[in-house]
Amino acid sequence: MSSTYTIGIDFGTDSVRAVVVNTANGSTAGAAVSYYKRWKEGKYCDASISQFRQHPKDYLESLEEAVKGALAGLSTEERLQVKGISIDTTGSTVVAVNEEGIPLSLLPEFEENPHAMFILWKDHTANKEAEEVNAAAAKSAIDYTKYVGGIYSSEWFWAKILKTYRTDAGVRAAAYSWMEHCDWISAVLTGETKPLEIKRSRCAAGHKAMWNEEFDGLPSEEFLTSIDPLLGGLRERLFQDTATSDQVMGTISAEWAETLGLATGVVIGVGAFDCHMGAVGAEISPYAFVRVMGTSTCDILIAPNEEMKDTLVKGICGQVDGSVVPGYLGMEAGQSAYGDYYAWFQKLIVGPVRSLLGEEAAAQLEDKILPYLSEEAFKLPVSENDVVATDWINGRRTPDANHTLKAGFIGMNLSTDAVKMFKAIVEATSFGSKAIVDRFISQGVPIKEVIAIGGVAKKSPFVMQNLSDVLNVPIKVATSDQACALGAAMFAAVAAGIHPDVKTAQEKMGSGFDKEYYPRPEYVEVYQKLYSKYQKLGNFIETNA
Ligand SMILES: Nc1ncnc2c1ncn2[C@@H]1O[C@H](COP(=O)(O)OP(=O)(O)O)[C@@H](O)[C@H]1O
Ligand SMILES: O=C(CO)[C@H](O)[C@H](O)COP(=O)(O)O
Repeated sequence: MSSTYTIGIDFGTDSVRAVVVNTANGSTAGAAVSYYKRWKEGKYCDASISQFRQHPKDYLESLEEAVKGALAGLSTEERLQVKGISIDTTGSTVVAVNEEGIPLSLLPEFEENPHAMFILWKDHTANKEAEEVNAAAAKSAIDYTKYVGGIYSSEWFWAKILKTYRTDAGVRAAAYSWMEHCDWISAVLTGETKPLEIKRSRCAAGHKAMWNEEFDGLPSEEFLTSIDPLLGGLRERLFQDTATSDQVMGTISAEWAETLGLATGVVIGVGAFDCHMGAVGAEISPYAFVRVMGTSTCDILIAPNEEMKDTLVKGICGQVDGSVVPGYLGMEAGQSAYGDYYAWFQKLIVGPVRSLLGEEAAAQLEDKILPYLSEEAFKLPVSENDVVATDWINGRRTPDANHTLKAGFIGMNLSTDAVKMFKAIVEATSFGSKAIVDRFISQGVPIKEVIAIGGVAKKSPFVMQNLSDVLNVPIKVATSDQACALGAAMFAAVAAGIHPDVKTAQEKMGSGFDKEYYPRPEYVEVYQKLYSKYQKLGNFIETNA
């Protein structure tokens, strides 16, 4: 019998990655990456006001390029054995669409309007609106925030919609509905994008839009208009039900089948967020804590629903039945900047070089600077008098979302150089991780093991060793370089009926673990002291800055 394949597609912050996976044994038949062109040029973004927008054309062009690249090495016969495609994306990354489900920025009149584009997860322009959602929730008879950690975030659905409605009357008038990236791009491949026709991701709706069966779906019209009457009428143009990612969104449209060189009849699965599919790719099991360590971190944990019945974990990004693995409660937490904090420091150093010495010198430095800083910082001794920083360079996602918080450093003197600063930045990201782990444990959710995936987990032994020292637990790193895309391929195999459930797909297609970091006992005590300084600095910033 010939092999069958599925394609997993992972839309990250900067690029999309596609992998073609053999469904019998998980081996990779092809893989490719495509970087978003307009995003790379810095278009439609303004970091000074935390505005980060992505054009749907970037997604469409990169989708085609990455999938074609991943399929390039397959024969015609092998291509015809591709049976399913599933997609994960970042989120909450939302866009205003017309009645046909076309993002407004794909229409000529809104083509260059950032408010008509996808509002990326890390866009924090809606801080005020998030506060208003929280204020309305505090007054409401039903606490709609109870399954999203008790605090609504500016990274999420309703806050972003309200901010857009207040900012741009033209977009408001033309917006029939709104979609998450993972719903829209999966729908695009089926050729049916009408907002009221498509299936919506349980993962996206539950973690970001306060959808829950207990509320009969989305928050009530009364609640939404209590935040602002501008939200009136939108609820009925969104969705009532949601679907888990083992379900089928549709089959590939004839047009996309031809473009990609695939057979008609390829099943398109229901989409989800990157970290949720990534956790499946990393072979998550109950109470394993999977950290997706890239631009940001997303931490995912699943538990049997019946064991978590009365537990509400405060200050995380939600707990949703079936958001990761159908039949289990999926919990999410994370840090808004992880690798992005390192990238910020890289830019700080490379920026003047670019201005003074030109692009070539800057590009050389850019390639070398993070490995150099990591190598040198690894050699430094650790003392309780070292520089301490917070990890809130893009606000705090968890525990207890607050995107108005900033990063801060203490303990510098004239001997503080770039390497020492970098060490403090890496330690800050580890301390932020510890705060999350401690929160889960203190709220009654045990953690049986820690698994890491993502660019940082694969590229930086320094960061990973530091995290293990600070958390004082071993950390396993998954073998796959593309665990999120692999997880998506596993979901595609379930949606296409090749494997009966997620667990079987994990057993057949999982790639295992290739590295484990162990805490070094000699660092545990000093990191406890430094962590306590981190907490004091954090309290100071939170109450004074
Ligand atoms: N050598 C390195 N050490 C630490 N971080 C790194 C290194 N190289 C790249 N990174 C970080 O990895 C992040 C990208 O992670 P990746 O998982 O590839 O992408 P995404 O978050 O878009 O899915 C960037 O923020 C970058 O700063
Ligand atoms: O918050 C998210 C999911 O809930 C984002 O998708 C995520 O943080 C962005 O992922 P990455 O850092 O891998 O680009």
